[in-house]
Amino acid sequence: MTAITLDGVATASAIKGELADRIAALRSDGVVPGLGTLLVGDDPGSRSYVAGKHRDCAEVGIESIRVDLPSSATTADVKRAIADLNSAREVTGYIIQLPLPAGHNENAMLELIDPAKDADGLHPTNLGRLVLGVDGAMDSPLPCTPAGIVEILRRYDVPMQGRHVVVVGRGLTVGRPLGLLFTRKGIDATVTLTHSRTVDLAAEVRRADIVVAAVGVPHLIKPDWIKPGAAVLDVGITRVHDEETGKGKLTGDIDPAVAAVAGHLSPNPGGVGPMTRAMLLSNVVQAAERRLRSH
Ligand SMILES: Nc1nc2c(c(=O)[nH]1)N[C@@H](CN(C=O)c1ccc(C(=O)N[C@@H](CCC(=O)O)C(=O)O)cc1)CN2
Repeated sequence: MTAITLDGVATASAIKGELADRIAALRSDGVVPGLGTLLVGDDPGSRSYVAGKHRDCAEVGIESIRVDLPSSATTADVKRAIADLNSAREVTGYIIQLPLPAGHNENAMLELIDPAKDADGLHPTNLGRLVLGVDGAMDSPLPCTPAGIVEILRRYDVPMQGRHVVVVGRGLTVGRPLGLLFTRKGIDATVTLTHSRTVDLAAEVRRADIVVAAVGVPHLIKPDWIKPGAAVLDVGITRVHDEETGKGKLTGDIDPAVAAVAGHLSPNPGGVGPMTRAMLLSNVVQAAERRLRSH
């Protein structure tokens, strides 16, 4: 068996095409969607993700507003930048690129975002709506990577209802909200959320119909951990040295030999990453549509 590839590049491209009509409609109604990004420091990975977000915006007709602060920025500087983004009319949604440099309290900064402009779905109000499953929660932004994972599974007709999902990693942007999303009414999967203190990780993963690995440990998940036919999504990404080329290359959490056992497999790069970016665009459009409705 060779796994069917969950192609994030092609799926993200289809989503961008679908968003184009909604962006055109917004513009003709006088609302220009605008994504703000706040980047603190000079982490090369974060710089490259932020640059990618601005390229995506240009591609689909979303304005983008970039705020970059140096590594020396204080908490007061970051708070001021957040207050400015909250009040900037042209910013219909924005993100704080994570991780923030050491010394900054990420959760405290995320709490300062205007929930109506939270393009990442990481403000406590929006995460709380996901927890509560409140009426209208379908209209709240979802964290981009979890939303991208569920969306790519849906588009490839991978059944989720009643299926057992094992998520490896309990971080804020992926594992924790993904557990909530998979168990939401209408998706109805059963989730085991594993982490660094899980006793027998291989045994947990073997029970899964869907495996999501988001830990950043190269090739952690081995083929003999996978139930034949399971869907496997590779989120973790680590830059390693390639002996052959002498250059850096990106490596995921999934051993490539898993392709011989899995039913579906997301490549990395080219799988969940592009979906994360597409879901961010979708959240920005959704926030702009909410603004239009509220006027
Ligand atoms: N505020 C946020 N910070 C972070 C998030 C997030 O969702 N919100 N997630 C990650 C980083 N991230 C988006 O910010 C992100 C990571 C990877 C990709 C991506 O497209 N990856 C490519 C490979 C890119 C490369 O060549 O380096 C791929 O998988 O094909 C997009 C977004 C942490 N921070």
